[in-house]
Amino acid sequence: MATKRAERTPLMAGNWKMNLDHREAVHLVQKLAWILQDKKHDFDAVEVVVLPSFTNIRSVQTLIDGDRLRIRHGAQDLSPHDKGAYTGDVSGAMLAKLGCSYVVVGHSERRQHHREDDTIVNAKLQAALRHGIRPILCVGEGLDVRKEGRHVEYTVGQVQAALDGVKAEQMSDVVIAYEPVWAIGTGEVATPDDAQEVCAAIRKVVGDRFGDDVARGVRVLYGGSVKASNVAGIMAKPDVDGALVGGASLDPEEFAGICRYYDLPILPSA
Ligand SMILES: O=C(CO)COP(=O)(O)O
Repeated sequence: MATKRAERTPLMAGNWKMNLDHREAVHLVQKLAWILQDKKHDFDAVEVVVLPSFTNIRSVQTLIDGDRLRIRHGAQDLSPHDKGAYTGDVSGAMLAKLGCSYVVVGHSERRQHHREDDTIVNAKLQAALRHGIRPILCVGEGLDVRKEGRHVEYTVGQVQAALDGVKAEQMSDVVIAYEPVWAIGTGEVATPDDAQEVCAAIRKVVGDRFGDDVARGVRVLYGGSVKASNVAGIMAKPDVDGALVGGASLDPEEFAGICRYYDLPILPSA
């Protein structure tokens, strides 16, 4: 049924960005869990992750642990440092203590608004791995680069830089998300072929560096205006292993639909 590739479990991750207070966060997880349980969602077949703001992680963790929900949780960022005088930073150790399974690194909004470059993204990715949290490494080109036709080379370059110093045995913990900047929050979704082109190139560069076995196991997600109406077409592509979802993950019905993409029709326009 749900899984299309035995070697990679699809992953649907909801990046809530800077939305919701702690009570709204708890309500959203409760509703999402209720819908998925009602539909007998197989969490082993499609992994479901929510990524709240730092201030909401503890509340979400308490709910998930208390009700033994199969939904996993994570964070949207972490410090490259482990401890000490870094005012405002949140360490991987702190997130691990709160049961975070995943953490986003290198999101384009952090690259843009906080001037995070490849060096800092690499340091954050390494910090996540040190603390046993799976990094979701975000990469993707802006509209100018896409118009110049350099999107593959640009995105693959970001992957290579972010993975500097990472060992092959660590790669099973790394998730890579292709999020073209022009498709984020714009309603302008990449076509399934666009997503496949870059996700396949990302897998190839991982293979060139770490070997084909490692590349076969690495999950590559697509992100950018994913909705229940377009997810099935994107997931039908062989190198797309899931989605990193922004706006649509704030609506429990919509996000549950995305998690159950295999029930949805592939629309011709998607
Ligand atoms: O940035 C994203 C997820 O990290 C995508 O956001 P949207 O789904 O709102 O376009």
